[in-house]
Amino acid sequence: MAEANGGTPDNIISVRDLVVGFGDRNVIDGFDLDVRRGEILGVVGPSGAGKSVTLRAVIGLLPKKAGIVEVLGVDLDQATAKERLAVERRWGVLFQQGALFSSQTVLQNIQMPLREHTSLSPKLLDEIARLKIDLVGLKPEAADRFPSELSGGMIKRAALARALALDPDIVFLDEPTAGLDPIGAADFDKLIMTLRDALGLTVYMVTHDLDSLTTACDRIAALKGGKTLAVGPMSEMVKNDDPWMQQYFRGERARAAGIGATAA
Ligand SMILES: Nc1ncnc2c1ncn2[C@@H]1O[C@H](COP(=O)(O)OP(=O)(O)OP(=O)(O)O)[C@@H](O)[C@H]1O
Repeated sequence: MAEANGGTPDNIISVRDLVVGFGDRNVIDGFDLDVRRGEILGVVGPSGAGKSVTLRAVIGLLPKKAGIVEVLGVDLDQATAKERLAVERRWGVLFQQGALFSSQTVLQNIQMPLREHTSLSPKLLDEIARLKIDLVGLKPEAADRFPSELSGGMIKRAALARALALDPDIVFLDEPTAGLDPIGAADFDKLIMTLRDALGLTVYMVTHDLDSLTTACDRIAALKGGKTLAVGPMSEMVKNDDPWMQQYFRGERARAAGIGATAA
């Protein structure tokens, strides 16, 4: 039986020849990616290129037409239901807009994955959820609030707390700083970096945010035309001569984010 603690020492996620589509149209067509243990990887690409589709296919929320996805050394298509569940317990996901359940408090939202995957006592569920609330920098009183009573930044933090409920090895973040003001976004980036350092997390982050890419990400994967266009640190991205890459990493917004300096 495959054990969900493997992968090569370096690669915690490995994707090969991924094909994902809807009807006759393939959005992703031959996508390859290795995510290294402990890194913060930013996934970028033109709007509609399939960044969210790829993330959803990697975590099994969308079916693949072809390809292999290995997480923690387990090929998720070959795994038994029990093995799959063991891997799923070791990742957390923060969806776009947070995707909190509106009829539940922050505390209840965070407890949901714990209820689903464990049989902890109500007292322990409460203690763990309150610890996560503290971990993401929310005040204790946020526990009893409903999502509609939270600011955008608080929603992201609450959703991150839920993603961290099961002490995952990997967190998938889909545009975590979208909709936050620059200070809120910078604080969120700092939080992600702190958590990576403190908890040894691996972070797979879909983002458009050039500041996040510069400050938080160790490497960047660019997706275009359904394939991996480039993977590497920012210093390599800025040198890529693809027109979209040039425009994205060397355009006005990139210069405003201080990226031009890296291009020299
Ligand atoms: N459930 C679906 N059914 C049909 N088409 C879909 C579905 N989900 C996504 N698509 C299409 O797949 C393509 C890629 O979508 P996706 O959301 O992954 O793009 P993205 O790169 O994340 O874009 P953005 O940066 O704008 O968020 C789009 O053309 C989208 O319309």
